[in-house]
Amino acid sequence: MKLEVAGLCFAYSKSSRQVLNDISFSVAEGDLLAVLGPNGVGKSTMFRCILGFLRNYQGTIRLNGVDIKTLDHKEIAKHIAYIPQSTHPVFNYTVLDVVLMGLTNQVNLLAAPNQKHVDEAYLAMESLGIGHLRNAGYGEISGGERQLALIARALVQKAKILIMDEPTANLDYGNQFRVMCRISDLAKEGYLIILSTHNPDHAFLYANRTLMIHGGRVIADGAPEKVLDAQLIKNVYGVDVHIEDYAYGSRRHKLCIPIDGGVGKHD
Ligand SMILES: Nc1ncnc2c1ncn2[C@@H]1O[C@H](COP(=O)(O)OP(=O)(O)OP(=O)(O)O)[C@@H](O)[C@H]1O
Repeated sequence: MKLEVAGLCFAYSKSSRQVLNDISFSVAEGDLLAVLGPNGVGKSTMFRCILGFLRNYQGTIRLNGVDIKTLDHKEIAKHIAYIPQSTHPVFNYTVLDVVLMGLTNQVNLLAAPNQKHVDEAYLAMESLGIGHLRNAGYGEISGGERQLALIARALVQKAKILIMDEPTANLDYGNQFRVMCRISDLAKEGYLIILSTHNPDHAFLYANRTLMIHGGRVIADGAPEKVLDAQLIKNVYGVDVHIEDYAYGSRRHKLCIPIDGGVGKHD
């Protein structure tokens, strides 16, 4: 499984500014790519291009060597699943109902799902530790549990590329940790994961690749510990940080610590 983005440029209209400006990167099976960049730099826009929602871009996006523009939405959905930010639902479906919606590109859900489908959905929920919530109302579970339900929905879709828009947005500290650990496990199982986050530590702790987008361009691409440094964080976010080496047992990684509150002193 390989996804290659080359020279991607996009503007929402002819008269509006170029949101994406020559974005190039490629990722493969087992990669967990953390896409960083300030609000409004175009992370979600880039995801919409990759997912085939936006097609009037320049450049190419190749899925296993095939230009994604030649694939219809159903074909893309066989390979790529999108996990949006979890929002509070309007209708109170059960968690199982929501997870079963991931099957829409494989079966006609206007017919009742059969036992095989229900078992598949249940297995996906179990693998994410939310099997016990199958009959709970989707509107009555926590934000972290809802995010895991959306990931379970993507797993039953059987796509091997998972694109996640800020999977930890609005989650408390514990749920951020639980959700990111599950995502990291999925990458170890061979899924190709691309997620956006506003926290550089998510890149340090869980990702093997990071992409920093700023001004519509990729300004850093590589292993987080190699490409994310204090000067880059300062340039992009205007925050003074110290990048600390951290060791706990056999674990070694870096962490981003704001200096003196991080802002104000040097601006
Ligand atoms: N449907 C749209 N029509 C016109 N402009 C849009 C549309 N969606 C997004 N934009 C603009 O495109 C730019 C990039 O937005 P996008 O949502 O991709 O950024 P982002 O990096 O995901 O931001 P955030 O981190 O805040 O979620 C912004 O200036 C935004 O206002």
